[in-house]
Amino acid sequence: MNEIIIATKNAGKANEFKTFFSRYSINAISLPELSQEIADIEETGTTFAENAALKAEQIAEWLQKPVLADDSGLVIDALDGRPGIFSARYAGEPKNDQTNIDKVLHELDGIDMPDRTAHFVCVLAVAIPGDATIFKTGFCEGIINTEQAGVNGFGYDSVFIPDGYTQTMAELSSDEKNRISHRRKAMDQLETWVQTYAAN
Ligand SMILES: O=c1[nH]c(=O)c2ncn([C@@H]3O[C@H](COP(=O)(O)OP(=O)(O)OP(=O)(O)O)[C@@H](O)[C@H]3O)c2[nH]1
Ligand SMILES: [Mg+2]
Repeated sequence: MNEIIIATKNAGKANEFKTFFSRYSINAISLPELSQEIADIEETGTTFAENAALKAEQIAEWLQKPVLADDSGLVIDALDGRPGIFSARYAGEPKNDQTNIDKVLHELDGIDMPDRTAHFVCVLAVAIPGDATIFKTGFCEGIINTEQAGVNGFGYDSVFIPDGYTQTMAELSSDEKNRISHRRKAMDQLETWVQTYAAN
């Protein structure tokens, strides 16, 4: 079976990529599954694209193989776009989904539902040794609930209600999330490249 390395240590992301790539019969392998230890890449960029490129290009260079990286996050309008590129570590180190959610809910305290609009962003970078890096972007629009609900997914899923739904992302099945998510939208943009990769 064809393989692709996913430059992530986030198990939630890795599981979603495994599902996406399985329909092309490609085995998506995340960093903790590799036999060699891969050091953390410092995400020093100022945009999702810069951080995705840092992760993909550094690891493609080390492994001399095509590598896909995902840099993603939650952009909340009432918070001037925060947590944005700092979503994973919004409440500080070590990164923790629950303390991040607590901080966001606290900052949105007193803000009514119509003004709690937000979107997830996913930028994918595919780095191929010797080639130009490819970038694809996906979005998922929604609103930040006043309380947590649901146990599926990861990150901020338990407070994010996608447009057109009454439940949070964490109350949806993984199949449903994978139909509408920012990550899915970015993967759709990558379809032509993935088909070519799968055929080789
Ligand atoms: O509720 C969510 N549903 C999602 O679908 C989602 N996608 C991203 N996020 C948030 O954004 C951070 C990414 O930061 P990030 O791209 O640096 O990834 P990360 O540090 O978790 O792992 P890595 O891929 O860098 O190893 C994550 O930790 C989450 O807080 C999500 N939250
Ligand atoms: Mg990260």
